[in-house]
Amino acid sequence: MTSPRIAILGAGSMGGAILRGLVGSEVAAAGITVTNRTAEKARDLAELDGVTSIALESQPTGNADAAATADLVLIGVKPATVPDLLREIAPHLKHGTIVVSLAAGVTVATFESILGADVSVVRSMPNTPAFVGKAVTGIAAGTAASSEQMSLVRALFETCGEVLEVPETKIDALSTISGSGPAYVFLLIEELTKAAVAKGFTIDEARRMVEQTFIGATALLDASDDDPAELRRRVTSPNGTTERAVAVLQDANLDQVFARATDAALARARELAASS
Ligand SMILES: NC(=O)C1=CN([C@@H]2O[C@H](COP(=O)(O)OP(=O)(O)OC[C@H]3O[C@@H](n4cnc5c(N)ncnc54)[C@H](OP(=O)(O)O)[C@@H]3O)[C@@H](O)[C@H]2O)C=CC1
Ligand SMILES: O=C(O)[C@@H]1CCC=N1
Repeated sequence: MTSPRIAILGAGSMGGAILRGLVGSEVAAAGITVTNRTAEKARDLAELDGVTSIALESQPTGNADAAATADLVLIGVKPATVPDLLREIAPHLKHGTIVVSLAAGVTVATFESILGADVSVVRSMPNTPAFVGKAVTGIAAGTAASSEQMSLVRALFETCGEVLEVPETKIDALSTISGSGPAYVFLLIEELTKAAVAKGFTIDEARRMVEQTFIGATALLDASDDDPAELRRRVTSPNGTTERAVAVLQDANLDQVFARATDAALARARELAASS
């Protein structure tokens, strides 16, 4: 199957970002139906090419309607509401439809216990740079997902960036790195911007300096064969100014801070799993 009919049930920050990658791609040539609760959100997505956008407030059966005709259904609602949505669509799924989770924490076992073990389930963990085709997405096969179905799911997420296939046991850990990772980067940008403002720059100047530095540094990394440590070394003149700043950052035990932060995210994923 090269062009499945795709449904994204819950196309908010994450589902909407994936939608932007999918629009116009070969994988989505048979069309995409998206659902959201509000008409306001549905209206914006309706303008995208090849997209049928349903607002549940005006079409309450929208999830079941979209699921009934889809070959591939992405579940893009918040983790706590995933079980209810699965119960809503389960009676309507066609034989052979693939159900792909975007949800943090919710396990394949939860999906299969509601949908039935014969339904092909794939757990994924994308990130919001999908919006600009620069995501990295982890995918993990459920019990019934065939290698052909995994190839299709891989092709779908490759419209949004890179894909890593991992066992389900690693998806929560992957989520703490790349799923949440864009938030860590934006936090660093926010904090460096505050430091620039404190040094007397206007907010506009500070934002230009900091944002272009992150964009430039990551573009350099992208274009380079060298690793980040080597690229850092080229900025850090021996006995120069950067060396002093980096020493302060390293004194803050960033390695431990990141270990603690990602451990906290992992613990939350386990809480979400236990409550779904
Ligand atoms: N944001 C991220 O960076 C990432 C998120 N995820 C996962 O993606 C999922 C969605 O998160 P996120 O996109 O951030 O959340 P959002 O709140 O931005 O998106 C959820 C969307 O679901 C819609 N919705 C709510 N209830 C229903 C329903 N019953 N049927 C159909 N649509 C519904 C909402 O519509 P409306 O606004 O109109 O109510 C909203 O647009 C979560 O499970 C999260 O774990 C995974 C990786 C990264
Ligand atoms: O914060 C969350 O729960 C989701 C999963 C990874 C990124 N956002």
